[in-house]
Amino acid sequence: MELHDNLVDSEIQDSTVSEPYKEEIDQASNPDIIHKSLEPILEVRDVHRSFQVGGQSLHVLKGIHMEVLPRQLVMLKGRSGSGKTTLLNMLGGLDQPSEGEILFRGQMLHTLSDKRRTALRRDQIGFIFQAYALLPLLSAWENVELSLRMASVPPREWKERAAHCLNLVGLGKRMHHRPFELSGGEQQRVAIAKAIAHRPHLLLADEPTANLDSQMGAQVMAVFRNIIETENVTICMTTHDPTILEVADHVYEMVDGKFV
Ligand SMILES: Nc1ncnc2c1ncn2[C@@H]1O[C@H](COP(=O)(O)OP(=O)(O)OP(=O)(O)O)[C@@H](O)[C@H]1O
Repeated sequence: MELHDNLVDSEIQDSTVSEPYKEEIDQASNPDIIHKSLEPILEVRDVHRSFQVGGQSLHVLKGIHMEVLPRQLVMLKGRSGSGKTTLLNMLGGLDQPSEGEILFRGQMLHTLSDKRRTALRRDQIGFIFQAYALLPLLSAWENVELSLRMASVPPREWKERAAHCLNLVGLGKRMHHRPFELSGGEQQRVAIAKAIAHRPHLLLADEPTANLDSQMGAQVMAVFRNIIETENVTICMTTHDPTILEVADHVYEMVDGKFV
């Protein structure tokens, strides 16, 4: 039995597939569309990244190749300083390679204007960080609703979608709690609800379990598995934690800016 089968928190409820994805999933029975859906969501081709530090060039990424397929959970593992966050930032269009190219859903990120890259990031990608990045004076529900307001989501959907996402991460009964009234694991689950609320294709998570004990970390991984199924999302995350690697579809190990 895979680890994630053991991890499901009783609070994490099954959820029906949200309306906009029903059509995509129905279409998936068509063989032509199955073929299409297996095209990578991310392709990384010979990516290098150097930084200028104190007049010297620091070569951090040294020829990265990777491919992420739709609905995969991919992990980047490696020691501190090996370059995981640098790569994750580039996958989300937050930074640009010094050499090489990154394609997101077939589109070369570095050829987009800043404005289009920002719009793509806002509409199609969700981010989760080690520190949960929640607004302390807002309830869980208000935090999620705020992210819907900031994305291009019609106002009539905000209320229901925020509640749906919080149910999905097992916080249906804690929607009106503020962050300080929630445990670290619960706050991270609010951050997940917030990151998926606008229905991104790709979720990028930088050490999402780093501040959590092993049980809470396992709950977060169970939530990730659940949202891949129900929300049709693809997840790429960094980790130091060897106990969660089993949950991944693919693990890339990074040593000194290269995969081994
Ligand atoms: N903007 C920058 N300017 C200069 N150096 C940078 C910059 N960003 C990252 N680095 C350097 O690149 C290297 C890799 O950093 P990165 O944060 O990608 O590592 P990491 O594997 O994510 O580490 P950790 O697990 O500790 O988060 C480090 O030596 C870091 O100091």
